[in-house]
Amino acid sequence: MTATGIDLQKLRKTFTVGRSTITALDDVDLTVPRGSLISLVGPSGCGKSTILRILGGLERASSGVALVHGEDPDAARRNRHISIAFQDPSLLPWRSVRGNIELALEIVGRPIRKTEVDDVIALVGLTDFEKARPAQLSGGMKQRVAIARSLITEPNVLLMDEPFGALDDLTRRRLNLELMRIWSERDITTLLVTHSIDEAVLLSDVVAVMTARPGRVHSVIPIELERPRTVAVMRDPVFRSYEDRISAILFGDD
Ligand SMILES: Nc1ncnc2c1ncn2[C@@H]1O[C@H](COP(=O)(O)OP(=O)(O)OP(=O)(O)O)[C@@H](O)[C@H]1O
Repeated sequence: MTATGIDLQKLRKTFTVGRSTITALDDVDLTVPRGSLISLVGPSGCGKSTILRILGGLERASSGVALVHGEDPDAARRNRHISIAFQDPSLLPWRSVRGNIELALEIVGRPIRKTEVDDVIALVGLTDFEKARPAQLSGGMKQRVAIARSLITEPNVLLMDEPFGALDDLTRRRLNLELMRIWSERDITTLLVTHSIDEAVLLSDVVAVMTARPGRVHSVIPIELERPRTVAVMRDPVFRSYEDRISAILFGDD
């Protein structure tokens, strides 16, 4: 049996705002094997980021179980087994590409091994820019630095919240392909929150489609398209049928 990468059982999360209680997640079950790439799609406010934040140890579930590689998210965060990348790459402007990546090691007090940093810089395709400052980089390059910074600590699990949301379509698609290559080389369990149905289908082993009020997983759809995938797969009728199926759930024709 394949070991579990992400495991959510009867997950519930409520927030109290003034006198009212918001049920952000109710009865969420989701299990994916280690090394999978899973995307969460769903309408705004359905609880995608809340799931990511619970898995990242940034928020606690009100009840239920959340495990990453069999570990409680709090412990996984303390043990640096999780990395999180957000839409805003949040780079330090006065540090170089290399300096920003090394920061992740400095924060956790790990020794900086030059070859490991070199490897991760090469992995994200920034070898010629390692001395550049963030102001000298494009949006896509900044996001590559953020991904490299997430990978340098060698996490088991990478959590990404709309990492390409602020990029133009072409750059986004390029980084989609890059992410698939990086993911296949590093074999990290990856959870991606995205608003883009085609991005989810292109990248994922599994797409979890959520619905709102309260946030629930409506369907878990395995994407059985061969890997490695290129943008050409997006013209495949099977690809289109996955998109149609997900749209039908999200737009209520299902
Ligand atoms: N800290 C908080 N305090 C109160 N309510 C919150 C908090 N965080 C999230 N919520 C509520 O929980 C629900 C789910 O929010 P969440 O950000 O997880 O949704 P989402 O699916 O990621 O949305 P989007 O796609 O717009 O980013 C929303 O109703 C939101 O208002």
